[in-house]
Amino acid sequence: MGLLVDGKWHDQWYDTAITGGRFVRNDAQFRNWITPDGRAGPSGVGGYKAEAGRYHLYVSLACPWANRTLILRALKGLESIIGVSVVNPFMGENGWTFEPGPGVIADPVADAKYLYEVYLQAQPTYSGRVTVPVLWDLERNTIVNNESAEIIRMFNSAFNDVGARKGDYAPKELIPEIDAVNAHVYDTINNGVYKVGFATDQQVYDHEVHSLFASLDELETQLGRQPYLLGQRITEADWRLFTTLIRFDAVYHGHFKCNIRRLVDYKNLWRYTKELYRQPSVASTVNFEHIKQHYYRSHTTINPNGIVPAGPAIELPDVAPEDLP
Ligand SMILES: N[C@@H](CCC(=O)N[C@@H](CS)C(=O)NCC(=O)O)C(=O)O
Repeated sequence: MGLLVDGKWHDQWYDTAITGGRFVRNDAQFRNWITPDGRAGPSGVGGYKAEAGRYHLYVSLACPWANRTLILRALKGLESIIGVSVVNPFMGENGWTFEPGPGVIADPVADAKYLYEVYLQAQPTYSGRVTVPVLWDLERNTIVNNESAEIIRMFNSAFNDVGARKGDYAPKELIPEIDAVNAHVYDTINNGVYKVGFATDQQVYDHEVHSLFASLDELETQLGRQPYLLGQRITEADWRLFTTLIRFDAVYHGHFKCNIRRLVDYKNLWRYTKELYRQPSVASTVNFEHIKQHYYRSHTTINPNGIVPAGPAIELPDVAPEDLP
């Protein structure tokens, strides 16, 4: 695991010594938008028109942020419009790689060995972390965007005129409410589990783990009153919460020490997670083998011997075969 500095790869982890034991996530740097007519989106520059076959998505099946993009790609029926590559779940000294293995899909663009080569193709002097997801433009040979929150907004609506399936998970009138829920869920849950897991100071861990579970407790109560975060309909906010919840008992509870309660101990949150998992095509984006292999083997500061635990046995609903890839 490491990062690029002026285009050179350095094998180093997040330095929590300079942040008092706290994990601080860096902002993604490529922030352009695909739009129906190629006009610039809310950030970045224009020139990225929605076209079938023009864009390629790099993901890890282990990663909750990348999982969001796969879910929106599947819900909107974009599989034949946007291609995908899947990295190897093990992130070692060279970061994400395309080392062949079950579920890995090689890079068709540059036949890269390492994901950092994809970043260097876009920007030879790039400095920063090399993260998934990455949305690549095959026409301009560059990265459009590497921020999952923005990629899922594009997938939700940008391709509607070029063959996307119906469905709006971020309707205009609900955006202020969705954004407010997202901000809270991001801070306390999506990024919350990482702040707990990567804390290197007891007081920081204590603070973060209690704020994570206070937030889960709150949502448990809320989901006792309504089926989804915004009420009766499934929105983007639910998909963003789902990718953390589906990983909770498998990796965050054990590996990240988010262990005050398990997800299955929360009646409503567990019902909600299963309900979302059952939605068409969603189960095909969830790969517990990649999830467990990645977390337990890659974070050697937390699990030095890289032993992947056998459990837990998680009972998820059976999904119809036509919903699997
Ligand atoms: N803000 C980014 C975060 C993505 C992210 O941190 N991905 C992780 C995998 S779960 C990653 O690639 N980490 C590699 C690293 O930090 O070096 C997004 O949501 O797209």
